[in-house]
Amino acid sequence: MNILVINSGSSSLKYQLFKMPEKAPVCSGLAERIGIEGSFIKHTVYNKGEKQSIEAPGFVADHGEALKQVLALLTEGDYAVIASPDDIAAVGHRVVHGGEHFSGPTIITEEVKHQIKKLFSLAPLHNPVNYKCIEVAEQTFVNAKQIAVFDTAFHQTIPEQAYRYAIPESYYKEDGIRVYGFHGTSHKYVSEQAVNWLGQKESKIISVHLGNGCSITAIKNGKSVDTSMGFGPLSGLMMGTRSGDIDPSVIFHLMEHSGYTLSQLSTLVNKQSGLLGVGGSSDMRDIRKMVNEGEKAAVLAIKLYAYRIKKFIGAYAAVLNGIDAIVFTAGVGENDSQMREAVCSELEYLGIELDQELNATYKGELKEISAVTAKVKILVIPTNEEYEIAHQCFGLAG
Ligand SMILES: Nc1ncnc2c1ncn2[C@@H]1O[C@H](COP(=O)(O)OP(=O)(O)O)[C@@H](O)[C@H]1O
Ligand SMILES: CC(=O)OP(=O)(O)O
Ligand SMILES: [Mg+2]
Repeated sequence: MNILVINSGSSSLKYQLFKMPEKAPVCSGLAERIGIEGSFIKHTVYNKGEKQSIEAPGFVADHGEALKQVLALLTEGDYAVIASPDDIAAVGHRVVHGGEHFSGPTIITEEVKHQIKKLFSLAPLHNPVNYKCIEVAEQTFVNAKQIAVFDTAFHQTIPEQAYRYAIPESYYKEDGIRVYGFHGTSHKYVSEQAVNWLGQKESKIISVHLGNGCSITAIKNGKSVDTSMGFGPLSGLMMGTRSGDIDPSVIFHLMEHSGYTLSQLSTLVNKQSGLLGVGGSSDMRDIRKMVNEGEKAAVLAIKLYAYRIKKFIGAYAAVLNGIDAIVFTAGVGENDSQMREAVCSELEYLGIELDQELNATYKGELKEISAVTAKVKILVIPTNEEYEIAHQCFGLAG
């Protein structure tokens, strides 16, 4: 049976086709830098242990267009992997916001789509795109089951003291205003690998997901107990275009004194802030180039970004009463050794110490990069949300 997984993030669309139950990848790929200059699609086909890739440059304006191009790559030309759309038994969709409705993989019905739509305003960079991908997949793979796996699901174990905001209870009871948390599929996947790697019965793990969206999660004995994103995927760490934590007084001030509308404010904190707002690009690779060229704004952006992560590590060390392992993952976490170094510097008090050489030369698979003298293991673990989604969908796909 073939399961196609579609993972649309805020700046990218990733996909993988798995042969199940073997969990063998048939092909994978990604469209990156969607909507900004330099976008491209990379498509890789796996054949008996061999990998063949093609890169198709060209402006990819939005996720709908990206998915249409991906579907053409799957079915047409030299790198096609299926003869007909009917060769796909199920399509697993990453859906970012599931609210309180969903705690596991869910067959997509009209009612489920309605719920996803109701959450558009809470995850404006994600749920509309996830919805669009569901519609394109429904039209293309008419006989396949469409299944949603929600970013929020893994965080359903967060205790009340961490998921409630300090506002009157009626806002929670009547309007569902609480912390939901995101990137759950990624935090689950990497923390399970870390638990296996540690090989101990009890574990205290901090998982640091640094992609275009960024979040950090405290995980005790395999369960999420706190996370930096909240009601929507906007709070906590500084991100590609999102501000992360900001005092709500700033919002009131801009409304009252500068006449900002709701939509202008949403655009400001969702699309014009973070690395883009402070440093001039949402993409960490661009920021690194600018730093090398001596651009002060880019240097500041990196400092703010690392500082926030460090603060949360301190907070979660307290929440967990100790740390066995810190895991770095996603685009920046896996690829930017300087960021890992900046985050881990001057944390010896907590037993956090990097091996500079292992950190600088890291590439590829799960690896420990902490110094031999460190109390806390520092791991880099490539996330694989697609694999986790396929695994979760399999039970419903038959
Ligand atoms: N080699 C690299 N060095 C630094 N940053 C990188 C590198 N490769 C990717 N990134 C960064 O990773 C981020 C995208 O991460 P990703 O997990 O793919 O995002 P998302 O899934 O949220 O769209 C971008 O900021 C990109 O610049
Ligand atoms: C929830 C979220 O921010 O996702 P991404 O990092 O893929 O944009
Ligand atoms: Mg992502």
